[in-house]
Amino acid sequence: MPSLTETSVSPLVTAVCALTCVAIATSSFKKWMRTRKPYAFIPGPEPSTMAGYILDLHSPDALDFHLNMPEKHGHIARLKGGLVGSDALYITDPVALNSILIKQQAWFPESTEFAGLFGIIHCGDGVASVQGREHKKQRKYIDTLFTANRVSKLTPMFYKVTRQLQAKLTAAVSGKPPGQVVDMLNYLTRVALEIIGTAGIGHSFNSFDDKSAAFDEFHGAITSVLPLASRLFLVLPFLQSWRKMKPVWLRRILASITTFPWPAARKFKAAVNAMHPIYINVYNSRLRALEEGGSVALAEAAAGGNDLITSMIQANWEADETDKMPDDVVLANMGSIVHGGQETTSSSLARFLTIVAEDHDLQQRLREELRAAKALKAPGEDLNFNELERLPLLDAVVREMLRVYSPVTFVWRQTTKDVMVPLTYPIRSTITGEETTELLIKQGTTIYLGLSAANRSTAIWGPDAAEFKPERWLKRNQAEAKLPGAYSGTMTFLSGAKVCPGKTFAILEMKLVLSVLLLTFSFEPISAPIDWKMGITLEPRVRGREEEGVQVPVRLTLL
Ligand code: HEM
Repeated sequence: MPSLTETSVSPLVTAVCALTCVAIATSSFKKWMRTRKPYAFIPGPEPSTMAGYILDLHSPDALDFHLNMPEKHGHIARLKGGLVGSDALYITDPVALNSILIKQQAWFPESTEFAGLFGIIHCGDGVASVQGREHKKQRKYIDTLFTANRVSKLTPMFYKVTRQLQAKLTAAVSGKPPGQVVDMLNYLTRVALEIIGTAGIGHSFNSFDDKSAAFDEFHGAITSVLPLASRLFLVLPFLQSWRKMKPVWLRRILASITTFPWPAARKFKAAVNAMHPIYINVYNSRLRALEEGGSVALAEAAAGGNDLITSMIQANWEADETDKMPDDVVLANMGSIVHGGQETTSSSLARFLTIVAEDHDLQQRLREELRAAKALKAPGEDLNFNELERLPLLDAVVREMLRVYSPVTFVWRQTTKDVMVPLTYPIRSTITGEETTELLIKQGTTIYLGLSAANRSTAIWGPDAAEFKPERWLKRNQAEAKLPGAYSGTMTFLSGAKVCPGKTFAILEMKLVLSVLLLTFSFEPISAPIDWKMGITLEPRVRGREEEGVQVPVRLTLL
């Protein structure tokens, strides 16, 4: 009897079967590639490793990669996912941004892991970690805190803190030769935390006391928590899903098991634990005041009742049961506000000083504008909110600085269904050469919205887009917004439902601090350049002295 192997298949049948299998496999692979790579026709950068775009996008040296994206690859660029990852999109197209952030924003939420991270950091779901209806409900409270009228009432508090900065810097340079080198980032970090502390949540960190443990601990925690989280991306989805697990003792055990062997996780947990008790103490003290003495006692409890959170607690206390935010949500929103108002503002202020230090003429013109405005006031009287708002050159410089040097480089979103998005700039297919003026963004696609890159696109802003030219704002008609951003048609503060609520607060803070500093000191640059590297916000380091860490040294002379 012939053996089974000898009789089962002839060589011809084997070959046909093999060819059929190859054809099926190729077709399935192509189909898989098509669904995994639906954007193969869109131009985009070649990834530098087989891991795809991730490293190119997030490396400390990635700033040029972002800024050059529209110039090199167009306003919609394909980010290749590499061997195993899926493709993503990098978007700077004005009409597409408008669609994603405003018109069709319901289908473009933040990824649950990213939004959930803020829930973990703030020990509850505040505005930064919720979407849709819940987000809208919370933003109603938050937005009323940040109206121009409300923020203008914080001006005296801002001045009080800024005077402390002025005194501290004066003491640091007086009696010494002109041009003392001072790390301005250190001082501006203190001013930003103290302003958001006192005006935001009615709490002082004693930020100008060199020995303030409260400042060191809180500042260390708030600046390290996001960089630490970026090293935990593997466990974040688990942390997110355990966050609301009951019973609480089981959740605690799981958290301890996960964090114990991992230093970054332990430090992350310690940072969260350093911040949260501050919010709880402030919150409880305001609630006690309300319970014991109503609004009058509350107003006396913190900074004359003017700080933002005290107002939010009062509004929440008075709200209908159905509208009330639970305690953990109020606490998480305290965290969101303090977090949002910290590094973005201090790094912008530091950047501003490097610009005026390099440009003596601009520095002098700004000083003259401020002196002229002060000359109209009674001696010793400060410029108020509206007066600071109306200084044309200061306003133009702040706008241009926030356009060219947006502290937030990009934000990312994920589509929850297939969405057709219209475009300003057509995409030319790399396969057929045909142009398309709309794009189907498939469900589950990760999209990066390039805020800094859109702010510097030459197609949008003209050939001098990358140059710092405040005059463009002096000539410009405010009505001709170039991008759908909430701040003079720039993307710096985003737009739509997730637009930065602290915009007016941040701009007042910047103008006010700069006005006091410019009237007290003159600024000159140090000889070495300062490089701003990608981090959670941008991180400045002196070239050749990178190991000294983030700093912005500037030469100061008392006027
Ligand atoms: C130059 C200063 C600032 C810049 C450039 C800036 C920029 C931004 C951007 C781009 C977002 C959107 C983030 C996203 O959706 O992923 C945002 C959100 C936010 N910002 Fe700001 N911000 C600044 C200052 C402030 C200040 C001073 C505060 C508070 C006093 C603040 C509070 C917030 C909050 C609470 C959110 C979350 C809003 C939400 O999710 O609904 N920001 N900011």
